[in-house]
Amino acid sequence: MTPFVDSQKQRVLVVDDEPINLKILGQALSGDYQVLVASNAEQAIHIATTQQPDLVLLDIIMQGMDGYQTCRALKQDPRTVNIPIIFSTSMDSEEDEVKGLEAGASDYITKPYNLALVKARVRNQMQLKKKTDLLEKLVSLDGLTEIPNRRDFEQQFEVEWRRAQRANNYISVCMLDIDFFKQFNDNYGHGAGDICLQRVARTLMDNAKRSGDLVARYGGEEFVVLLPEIDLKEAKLVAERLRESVEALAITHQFSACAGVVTISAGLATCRAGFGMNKGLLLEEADRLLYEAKQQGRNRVIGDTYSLDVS
Ligand SMILES: Nc1nc2c(ncn2[C@@H]2O[C@H](COP(=O)(O)OP(=O)(O)OP(=O)(O)O)[C@@H](O)[C@H]2O)c(=O)[nH]1
Repeated sequence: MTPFVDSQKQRVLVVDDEPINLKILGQALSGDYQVLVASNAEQAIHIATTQQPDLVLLDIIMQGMDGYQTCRALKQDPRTVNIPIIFSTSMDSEEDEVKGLEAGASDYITKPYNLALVKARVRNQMQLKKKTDLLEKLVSLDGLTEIPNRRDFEQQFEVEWRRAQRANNYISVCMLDIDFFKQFNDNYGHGAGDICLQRVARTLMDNAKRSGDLVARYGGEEFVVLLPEIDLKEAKLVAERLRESVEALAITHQFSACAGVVTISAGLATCRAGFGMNKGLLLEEADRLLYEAKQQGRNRVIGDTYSLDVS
């Protein structure tokens, strides 16, 4: 039988190397939350990274990596930095508490457990997490187009860049810019310009949907698309599909010198995110290639591989 999973329930990861503690906390919390368990630091980090719980209840004294080290590792990884951590420990001196809070924990509970207190502290952190998540979502979206904004792109770029570096994998950045958009605004009005931006944003989102792909409004009439795990050849196919999809919207633009409809130009830079590569330079390269696409007549994609000059 498939176990019933309430997707609305927030998730707490309980980390302890004593099975009895996992059992006590699991039983106390499973009525209100989905409970995940880990019996060592490595397991905890893996689950936190891949399953993104809303809270971690972390034991301090464990075999191998202890709770302080685990806490620091979670706080250093952009994928887990925003997950609150409550330390659970029998160490109850004030210095221990300070050390825990300094390592990045949000709160502290002591053993033996007072379960009413544990539940109350967990509830507080969960309520805060809900609010933080909502705010995070709001500040990550562009107000006009309702797609991710530049801030969100920068955060995701960091995450995907690190992932690509670990796997020595390809990653591509595509900068896109609407052609002759000033003329569009000047002739059809700013309101029509806004609607045009919304429609372009929507079609870009619809055409870059693989997991890990990210379309964001970079600013003004400029968009950026992040394409992890594919080489230049595949990335060019995606970029070309994006360009065609905008042209296919057939938004009349009589004042464009390159087509009778709204079009975009794109600069696509791809690299293997290995040793010595730099994500800022990859972005600059995409921007340079976008400039080249504009120079060469617009409504086109120019792509290249960014590599280290080792000569
Ligand atoms: N309607 C609307 N226009 C915007 C927005 N943000 C930027 N723009 C306009 O986008 C236009 C960008 O113009 P330019 O940078 O000169 O570029 P362009 O006319 O597209 O020319 P090329 O990029 O060289 O093809 C300006 O007129 C801005 O006012 C927005 O949120 N809404």
